[in-house]
Amino acid sequence: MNQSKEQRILNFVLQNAVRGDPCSVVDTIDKYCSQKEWAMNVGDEKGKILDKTVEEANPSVALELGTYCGYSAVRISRLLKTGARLLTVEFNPEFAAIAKQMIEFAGVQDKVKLLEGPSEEIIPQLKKKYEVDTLDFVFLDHWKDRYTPDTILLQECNLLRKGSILLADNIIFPGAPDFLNYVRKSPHFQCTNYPSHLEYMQVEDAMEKAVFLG
Ligand SMILES: CNc1ncnc2c1ncn2[C@@H]1O[C@H](/C=C/CNC(=O)c2cc(-c3ccc(F)cc3)cc(O)c2O)[C@H](F)[C@H]1O
Ligand SMILES: [Mg+2]
Repeated sequence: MNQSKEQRILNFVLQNAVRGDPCSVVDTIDKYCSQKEWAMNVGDEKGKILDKTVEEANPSVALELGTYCGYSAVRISRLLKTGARLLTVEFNPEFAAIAKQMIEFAGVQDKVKLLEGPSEEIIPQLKKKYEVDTLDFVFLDHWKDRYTPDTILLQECNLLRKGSILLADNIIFPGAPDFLNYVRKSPHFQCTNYPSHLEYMQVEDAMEKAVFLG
């Protein structure tokens, strides 16, 4: 049975990156996906915006929606302070299996908890089952039409506090127009747009930061 693209990305990392070195894992994925096969990792240009936003948030508890191969889970967790943790949600079992191996190879497994299942089911479980009080940082990179319902769900579940930082990928391409509308019109969010480019391409894209005002 021939391999999936995601399996080929993982194999390239296992053979070419430095075990226990998250930066080398991130760089190796970027090398593969820019030179051999495109894949929907946030990439290095938008990754730098992600880095800055994570550093600004300095989160104790961070959430990622849409793990995929684990590129941004490794990228985020490499910046977390001692004792801080990232919960990352992925409902595709093949992708979750790849991401798990990616996270372990990078040596960040003690900081990252991969939750396998749909975000709409996992978000309501975060407080009781995963002992979350509130989220300091949320990275949205899953199906684009789910950004808004999940942002509303996070509020309904009292998972956001004054100053919680949301960062959303793909505001322009593929686009998340209803999310942009929702957070920019809402009195509960202070929004900032970060123009950038689609990963590994010269196509316009952007990220949107939305700070919860309580
Ligand atoms: C809905 N609830 C979910 N719960 C758990 N895991 C989920 C859920 N929904 C999806 N997943 C999981 O999250 C991932 C989904 C990522 C989606 N990302 C994109 O589509 C996406 C697309 C492009 C793109 C750009 C140009 C082009 F020509 C073609 C594509 C670029 C990007 O940066 C993207 O992020 C994963 F696949 C899915 O199982
Ligand atoms: Mg994306």
